Amino acid sequence: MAAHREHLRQHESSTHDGAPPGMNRPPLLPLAGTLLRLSLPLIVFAAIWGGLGKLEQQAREGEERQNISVFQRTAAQQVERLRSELGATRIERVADLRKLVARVLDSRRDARDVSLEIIDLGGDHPRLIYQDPDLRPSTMMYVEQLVIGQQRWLVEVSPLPGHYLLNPSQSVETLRWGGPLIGLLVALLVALLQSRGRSVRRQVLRQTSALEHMNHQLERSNSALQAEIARSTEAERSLRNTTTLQRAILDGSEYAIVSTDTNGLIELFNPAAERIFGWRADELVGRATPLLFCPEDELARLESRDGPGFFAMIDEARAGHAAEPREMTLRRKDGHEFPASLSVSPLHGPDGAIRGYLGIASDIGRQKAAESRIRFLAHYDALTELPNRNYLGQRLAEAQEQCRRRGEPLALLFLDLDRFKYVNDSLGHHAGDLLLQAVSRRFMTCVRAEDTVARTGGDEFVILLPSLPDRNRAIEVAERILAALRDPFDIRSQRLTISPSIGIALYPEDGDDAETLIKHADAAMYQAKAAGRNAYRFYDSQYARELSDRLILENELRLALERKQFVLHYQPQLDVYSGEITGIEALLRWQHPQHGLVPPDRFIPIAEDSGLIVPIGDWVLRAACAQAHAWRVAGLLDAPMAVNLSARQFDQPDLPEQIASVLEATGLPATRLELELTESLVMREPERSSDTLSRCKALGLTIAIDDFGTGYSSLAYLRRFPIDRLKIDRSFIKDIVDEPDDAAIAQAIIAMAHSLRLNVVAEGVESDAQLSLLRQWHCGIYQGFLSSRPLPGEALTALLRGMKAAGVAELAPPPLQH
Ligand SMILES: Nc1nc2c(ncn2[C@@H]2O[C@@H]3COP(=O)(O)O[C@H]4[C@@H](O)[C@H](n5cnc6c(=O)[nH]c(N)nc65)O[C@@H]4COP(=O)(O)O[C@H]3[C@H]2O)c(=O)[nH]1
Repeated sequence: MAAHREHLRQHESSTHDGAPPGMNRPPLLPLAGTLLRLSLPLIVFAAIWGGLGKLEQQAREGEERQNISVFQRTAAQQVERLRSELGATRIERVADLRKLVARVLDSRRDARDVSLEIIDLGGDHPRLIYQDPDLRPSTMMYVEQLVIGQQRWLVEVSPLPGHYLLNPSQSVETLRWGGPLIGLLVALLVALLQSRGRSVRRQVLRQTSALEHMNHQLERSNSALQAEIARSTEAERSLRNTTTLQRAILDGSEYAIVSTDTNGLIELFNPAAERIFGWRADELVGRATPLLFCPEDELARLESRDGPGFFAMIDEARAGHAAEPREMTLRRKDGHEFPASLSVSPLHGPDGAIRGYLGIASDIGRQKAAESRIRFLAHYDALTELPNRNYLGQRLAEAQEQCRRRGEPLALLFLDLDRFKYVNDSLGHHAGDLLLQAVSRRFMTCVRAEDTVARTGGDEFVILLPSLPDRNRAIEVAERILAALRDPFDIRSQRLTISPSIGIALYPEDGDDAETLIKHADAAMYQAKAAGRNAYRFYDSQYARELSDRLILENELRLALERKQFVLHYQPQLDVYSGEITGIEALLRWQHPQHGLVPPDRFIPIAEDSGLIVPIGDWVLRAACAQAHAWRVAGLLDAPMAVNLSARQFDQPDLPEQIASVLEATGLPATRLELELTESLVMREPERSSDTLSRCKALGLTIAIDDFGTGYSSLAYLRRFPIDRLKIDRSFIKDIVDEPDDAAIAQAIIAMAHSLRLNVVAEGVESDAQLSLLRQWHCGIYQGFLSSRPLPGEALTALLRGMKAAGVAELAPPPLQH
């Protein structure tokens, strides 16, 4: 309000003197303002005064003119009377004349209001004949010439004093005084009106400003009102939403939600509660909890377990606190009891007082089952339900402790099912699983109650035999297990036979901690496998060391390829007669940083077992083809390059495509590549081998059967494969000179090969005598230390260059004479 008054004051002051509020007014401005305000009344005053003055003037002049005219008429009448009375008179003497005139004039003197003067103009000098004593000079004068008795008189008539005076009439007087008066009055009126106008304007301004202010306030309260309306609409909407949400939560909740009044009488029972407890809401509303849902003995149990227990939770809720959910047994309508999680919290009314309780319950039967399953799985294998590696560890630790105390040994049997992978691969994992379950059951029949059979991996089992009287007991169990698996299993209407390899480690002699014992039993198991499977072996530290060396080698082998530690050596194959090089065999070497050049026999079996042979073999193929191509391009040698293939390589379905891409990449023609495959390799799966070999042949490759003779396969049978040559294993060649049997075999092989139109290569020829025999038997090609050891690429390149330079085609020794 004060602000409004200030605003008004400023507004008024700015309206009065034109100066904006807050500015200092110059000192002349109030004066100018006053003058400005007075100017209109002054102008009005002056205008009225001036107007009425003019009117008065005109009236005065009118009256004057009227007086003059009356005076002149009166003067003319006097002159006329003189003329009429004296006109005919002859006057001789001036004195007489004066008398006459005096008589005429004096006789009516009282009746006249003018005075006369008569001047005789007849003489040389004008002569005053007559003059009224009360003649007074006046501005009003009537003069006429009068001829009397032939004398020319000038009659001058003047008004008598007090007559024809210019006294304004009453109305003129009124005008004279009325002008300023009226002007003043009107000016006052104007000033009054002005002041009134100003006051009205001020009033209007004040009212306008007040109205504006009110308007402003109205607007403000209007927008506040709008906001309030919006807020309340929003609140209403949100309330609606909340209500809908609450309804949706209640209806959609998977938890049973039950609300009661303070006496425990049910007010709300949601659909999940109906589902969980089997009651309908309309059956329960108004009935009392908790005995409806909670068996009495359960309440008693909770009481005894938790002290005030369940009721403590209710008490907590009563005290206004939401209680932690508790696990308890609840009862359905049909009497069935189930584990549940229940929480009770207070419901507060608008005044903050507790108006009831809210119970939220869920059936945790599944959760409990899952928990116990998890607990089970933490210790047991899901498939066989045997203890798992974890639990075995615990049992082993306990057993060790017990044995230590009693001074008894214990045995740990590590079992692996031989070729279990084939069952999985050929019959599928489900069959594999069924077999594992069946095997587990049979294992269980072989042990005592205090023994533990655990499954520690895919087809790996560990049997713990605590408190052994002696190691014979371990042997007994191992043999029992071997015997138990001897009978076939019926799995999905298939008869399957499976055998175990068993490694045995004894405590304390083979290790006094669980890890070592398991490791040594595992090593012994490998020994059993190496001994032909379906066997048991006790831990042998010597063997284990070798095994460990092998494992180390395998690990190093994994890195050898990327560390570029492989090299190829090349051994020429020669024509037995001419000594010319007819082919080259690429032989792999491992340039080991510590062990030096490692021969393939030491690492290729490991590479094959671990699958590393596939990338290694690919490298060999590329390197050999590239070398052969380089010799061809250099004009040093144009003979086929023979490369050994292992079973894993040969089993790759896209082997022909891989070879084709290597040939394309290196530029070597297919006719200059020979694949060497062992007899046993192609005989594993004859059909598949035949197919793969045909596809390789189709590329233009040469196929050789390596180590022929070691696999005892029929040559006639072998001929069904698309092969080009046979390589007689060096073990047959070795003694052909001294052993007639070996010689006979070698000779027979060569003869048969010839009959089947196959080339024959004799391997491992070390002496001239051997070569001589081979020539006799018409074996076309030989390979061996006699002509050359396998040489590094650079060495053979140098050799070939030397031969080329010397112009010789044959490699030593010089051809023998027949
Ligand atoms: N005592 C004696 N030995 C001779 C004589 N001439 C050659 N040898 C040896 O006989 C083996 C011939 O190779 P293999 O039968 O294919 O037998 C090869 C082959 O089966 C395998 N191998 C070599 N390189 C590779 C390869 O790159 N891949 C695959 N998968 N296996 C390979 O390793 C085996 C052994 O190869 P190496 O140790 O190089 O042994 C070579 C060679 O050095 C001789 O006059 N006397």
